[in-house]
Amino acid sequence: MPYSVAIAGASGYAGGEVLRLMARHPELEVRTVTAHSNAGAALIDVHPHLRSLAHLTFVETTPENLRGHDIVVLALPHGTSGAIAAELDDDVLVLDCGADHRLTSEADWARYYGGDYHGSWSYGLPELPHADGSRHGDVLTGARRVAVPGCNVTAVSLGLAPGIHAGLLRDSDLTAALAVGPSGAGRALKTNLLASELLGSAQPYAVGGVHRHIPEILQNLRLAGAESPTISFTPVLVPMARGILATITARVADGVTAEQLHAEYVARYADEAFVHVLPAGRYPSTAETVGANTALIGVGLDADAGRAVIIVALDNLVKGTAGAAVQSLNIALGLPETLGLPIDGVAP
Ligand SMILES: NC(=O)C1=CN([C@@H]2O[C@H](COP(=O)(O)OP(=O)(O)OC[C@H]3O[C@@H](n4cnc5c(N)ncnc54)[C@H](OP(=O)(O)O)[C@@H]3O)[C@@H](O)[C@H]2O)C=CC1
Ligand SMILES: CC(=O)N[C@@H](CCC(=O)OP(=O)(O)O)C(=O)O
Repeated sequence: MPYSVAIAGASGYAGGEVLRLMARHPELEVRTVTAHSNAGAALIDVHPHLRSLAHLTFVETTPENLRGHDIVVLALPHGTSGAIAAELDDDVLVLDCGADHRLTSEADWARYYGGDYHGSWSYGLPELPHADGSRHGDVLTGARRVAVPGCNVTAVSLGLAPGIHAGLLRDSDLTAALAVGPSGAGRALKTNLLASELLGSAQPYAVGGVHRHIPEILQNLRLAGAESPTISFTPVLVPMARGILATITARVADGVTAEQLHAEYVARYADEAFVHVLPAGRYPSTAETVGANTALIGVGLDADAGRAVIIVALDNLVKGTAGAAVQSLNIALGLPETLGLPIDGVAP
């Protein structure tokens, strides 16, 4: 018997991608999809690319509609999942793609989000190294509440954590500049971001240390062993439907060589199915990750500047959200971690 699944916010981009992955997952059966303005619509009218799920219709997002399933995925706007999650039974596996349960600090929540704080859940970034050498995925085994990371956070955390963990990178004075596709902002963005404004332009946003992913990145880097990390984080919206290309720099510790740095990243992720370090001198592009649950990492050293340059590419809707949710639920349920998850992307 497959596990039964309900997805809240299934009419959105994140929910739609969870649906796409789950449609091919051998142990899962999506029984209920909920929406807000799209409640009552046929799934196929909202997600015409999901032909195998054409039998489903969106219902209202209520605790009653979500109850009675083994797994509930919440893909709702920030601030709306906390109250709904509190209505679900403790033995149901609940995964929140939004931010409501990511931050362990209530002060950070108040500063960057505001509104009611609902506490933190097990965090869904399995490949993150912990300071004690363990793999973060261990905390997900048997979990019944999982907070799926922010997509930008996943890119930056995977790019910095190994070097910081190994003591090769200084943890202050970090920088991350990200080229990001507009699907990261959800479907709602289209009403105020017309193609005429997006195409042919690159637009910075949340400039000056105000992006809400900053505390989440720092939280992850502390788990990896950073003592007092600081990061300058700047996202730039670019005209590509999906994808994140994070260009990260960090001061290297005295005497660290390019070979040593690269070898550390290769060793750290050698056993990971979804995080791949490219050969020395090679750097990824977003197109190599579209549709796949992979993060690709290029590691280099700018010797004159004394800084590591680490470039991470991933698909914000797969490894950045839906893939991370499925990977985490596989671990939580004791299934093979890679089950139902694509490693290959689509091209061109
Ligand atoms: N897009 C991405 O790359 C990523 C998204 N996430 C997170 O996933 C969550 C969903 O994002 P995304 O799919 O992009 O957003 P979308 O705007 O595409 O989808 C939002 C979903 O929530 C529903 N919804 C809207 N308002 C309400 C409300 N007031 N109450 C209940 N449901 C509502 C919408 O229903 P309807 O369409 O019927 O109005 C829709 O199903 C967010 O928390 C987001 O931050 C996380 C990582 C990456
Ligand atoms: C283009 C764009 O706006 N991208 C979003 C990414 C959102 C994301 O990663 O998810 P959460 O909002 O759940 O954290 C942003 O930078 O805020």
